[in-house]
Amino acid sequence: MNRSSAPAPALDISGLKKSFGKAEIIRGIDLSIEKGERHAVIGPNGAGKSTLFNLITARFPPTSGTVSLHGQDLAGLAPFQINRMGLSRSFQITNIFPAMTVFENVRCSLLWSKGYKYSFWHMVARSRDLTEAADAILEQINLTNRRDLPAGVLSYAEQRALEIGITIAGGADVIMLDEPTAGMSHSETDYIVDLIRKVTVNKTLVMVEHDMGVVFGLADRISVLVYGEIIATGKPEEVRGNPKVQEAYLGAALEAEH
Ligand SMILES: Nc1ncnc2c1ncn2[C@@H]1O[C@H](COP(=O)(O)OP(=O)(O)OP(=O)(O)O)[C@@H](O)[C@H]1O
Repeated sequence: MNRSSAPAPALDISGLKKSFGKAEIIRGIDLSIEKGERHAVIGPNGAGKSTLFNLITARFPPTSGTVSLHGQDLAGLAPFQINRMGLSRSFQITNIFPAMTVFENVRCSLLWSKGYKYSFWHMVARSRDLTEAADAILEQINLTNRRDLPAGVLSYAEQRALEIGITIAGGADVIMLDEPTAGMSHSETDYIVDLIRKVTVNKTLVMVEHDMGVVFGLADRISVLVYGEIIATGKPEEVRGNPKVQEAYLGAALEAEH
């Protein structure tokens, strides 16, 4: 296919493989995620979803294959360089500084993502901009009324919202969320789903998620990863109706919801 005239996808993964010792965990993944798409990666435990995230964000080098962000090959780049190219991820485990205030957590992330040096004059000059930007993020994630509390006293769902705020703080246009609703009640999940929808408008979202209600409610397209391979990619209704997916994963996952 001649793709020269088409805009580069937000993420383009080609022939991606990863082995740990003799175990081949990612066994040849090809996946293109368009700009502005909300994409969910689902699959059974141990299928390789976190490993795939770690390969995309360069926490692990691939054994072979390539990952491109907006058409640029990420080979050899460090995670912080990829972050500054516009890709930001959250982790399964909340990654906030509990003793710092909610505001400071966001502000710190802004500082880091912009690559500001801890030079005093630099800081003074940027200070007002940063404060305004951090407050705008707090507004977006509905935590303005928690601004000056230590992050550690927030409820679990609020901490996950803060984590999302930290992830989007640097203005990344590709956001990767690893199980954003794990361990949440139904109402907390609804709250976080609304929030994710809001903060990813006009951005590209790639998420790993086990809650099928969240996946089918949020994703434009879904990829099903089983034993290190994508067995199907498509719109939610296509994936839901795919017999291979039903057999390998979805039947059991949807049953588990009830
Ligand atoms: N650093 C590592 N060294 C060796 N094996 C690893 C490493 N990281 C992951 N694995 C193995 O790779 C496989 C896939 O793990 P991974 O965490 O990517 O799966 P997952 O789909 O994210 O699972 P879950 O849904 O349970 O989070 C597992 O068998 C795991 O033990």
